[in-house]
Amino acid sequence: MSALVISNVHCSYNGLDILSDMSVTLEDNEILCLLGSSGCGKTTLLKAIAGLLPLKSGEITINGKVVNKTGFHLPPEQRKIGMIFQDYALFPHMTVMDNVVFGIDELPKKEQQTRAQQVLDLVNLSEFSERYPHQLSGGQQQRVAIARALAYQPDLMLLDEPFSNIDSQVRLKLIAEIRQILKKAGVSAVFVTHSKEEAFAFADKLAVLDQGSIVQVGTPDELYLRPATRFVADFLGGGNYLPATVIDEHHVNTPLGRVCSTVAHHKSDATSYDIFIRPQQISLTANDAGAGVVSDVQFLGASSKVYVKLAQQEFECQVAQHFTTQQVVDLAVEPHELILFDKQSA
Ligand SMILES: Nc1ncnc2c1ncn2[C@@H]1O[C@H](COP(=O)(O)OP(=O)(O)OP(=O)(O)O)[C@@H](O)[C@H]1O
Repeated sequence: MSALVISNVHCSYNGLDILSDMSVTLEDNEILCLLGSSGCGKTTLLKAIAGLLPLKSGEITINGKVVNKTGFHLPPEQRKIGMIFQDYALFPHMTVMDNVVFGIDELPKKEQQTRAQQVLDLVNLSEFSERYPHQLSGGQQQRVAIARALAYQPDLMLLDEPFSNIDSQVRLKLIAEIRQILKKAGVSAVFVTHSKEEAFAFADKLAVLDQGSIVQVGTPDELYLRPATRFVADFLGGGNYLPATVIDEHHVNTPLGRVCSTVAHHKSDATSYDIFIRPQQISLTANDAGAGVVSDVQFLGASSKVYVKLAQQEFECQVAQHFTTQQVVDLAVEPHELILFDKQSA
């Protein structure tokens, strides 16, 4: 059974349409990330799933149970949803244990304690059960919030920018930890972020949103390797666009020469497209007789961003070797699965 089915959902605020015709399905035990820039409607969709916002039309099903359809709206407290916010939302005057027990206080006392102990073990915080939130780091507080939500045994967990208050040094470690916790607990989750790095690290499935619509849904690598639109390609990494004319199923001609595809691209011969090339797919070789000139270098540690001027265009390249500005270089494109878009109409 699917953990969540969103079908043709429309939402509006004060008569103004915010979400239009959104559809996405989340399987059991899967983590879905809603990814998009500020104001695209991520939080609005999360609120609609939680039941905090009525739908204009469409249907939402959680764990096989319809929670929204025409003329029906199940209240938030009956949806068996756990919510995690970026500010943790812990009660400052309560210990970790009391915070966790808070959501399950209708259970018999003994069961409350057993369940709280289990979830605190799961998030590795048993030894901190008597501490207060201010005596914990941001990452530990977020793990308490996760424990509190899990104690309630939700059918679905919703996480709204859960890592944005966490120091970037420890963020990726916490993301990996929380992903493991959710997987161990067997809980399906939807999480919202505007960061592609967080989305790649946390999600099984990504839905990229733009101006209230879902533009593409798929696994992180599917979307990265095969973006359906320029918007998705740019949002997931950015790169260089250049004209390309198809030679055959595996080759195109570009201003950087012939580029080889590792898989058949199924585009028509002799037709012109725009090829999208990521910075790490271009290799550079120092060559005094080369066609490109390095215009800028950004040192990134393990690699460098190197900007190269060739003809009228500046190319962004990411390479392991060191180059200096004004150096003359040759550019070549490594064989890869090509990304070709129809030419944009002027
Ligand atoms: N209560 C509200 N009343 C009217 N408009 C709203 C309300 N809440 C949000 N909006 C509008 O709805 C749109 C989507 O907002 P939403 O909060 O869903 O975006 P978001 O993708 O989560 O952005 P962010 O990453 O900045 O949190 C925005 O244009 C916003 O201004």
